[in-house]
Amino acid sequence: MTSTAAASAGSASVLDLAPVVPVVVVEDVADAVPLARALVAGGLPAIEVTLRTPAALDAIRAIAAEVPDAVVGAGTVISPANVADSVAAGARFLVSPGWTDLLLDAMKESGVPFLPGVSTTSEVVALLERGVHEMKFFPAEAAGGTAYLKSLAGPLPQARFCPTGGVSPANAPGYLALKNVGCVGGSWMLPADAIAAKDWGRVEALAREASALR
Ligand SMILES: O=C(O)C(=O)C[C@H](O)[C@H](O)COP(=O)(O)O
Repeated sequence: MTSTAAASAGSASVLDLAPVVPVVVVEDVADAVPLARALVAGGLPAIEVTLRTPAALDAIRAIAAEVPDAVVGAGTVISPANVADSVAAGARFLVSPGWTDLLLDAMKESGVPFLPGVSTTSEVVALLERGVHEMKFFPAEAAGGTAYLKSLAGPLPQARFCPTGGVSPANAPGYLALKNVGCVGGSWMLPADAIAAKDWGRVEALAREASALR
């Protein structure tokens, strides 16, 4: 792992782990370790494994055990049970597409850094009210993109974001240039055909390009 990512993994900030956080959907647990190694080799050590597939928790467990240079987290965390399962599997951060009081309480109690998802101003204000200043902006492009986040920076400068959803190599630099953006999330470095072909060299090359975006 880069020593920066290793050092920050225990801190309260997910946004400062890496400029780009790959969002991974693992269908076959056998892909988890080679995929994570390719991302780390390409310079993307913070990896969000979404809880969208039955293989997800085993994938988190395998990456946590076998890829020490990765900082593996769980995505699509939408319930207290998801929080507990993710932390038990070794997730070092948690990301949700949206949040409720129940989910936020569980995330706060988990002991690991977390990013609750928001897409409206009121959700941002509600999180600030709960003492949470770092959040995922989802679905970033559909919810207003860079123009929306720029507009929030005036009235709500205390909020910092990880925009995710429709982020690409073309629009990522625009997000990363905003003062209220710490990192971006995205799946573009993990094309479905590359994963199906187990083409880890291609994943590594795409990760390397992504890690150079900032
Ligand atoms: O699964 C979740 O918890 C999500 O919130 C969705 C993901 O963050 C996006 O699906 C990634 O978006 P793309 O980069 O456009 O593929």
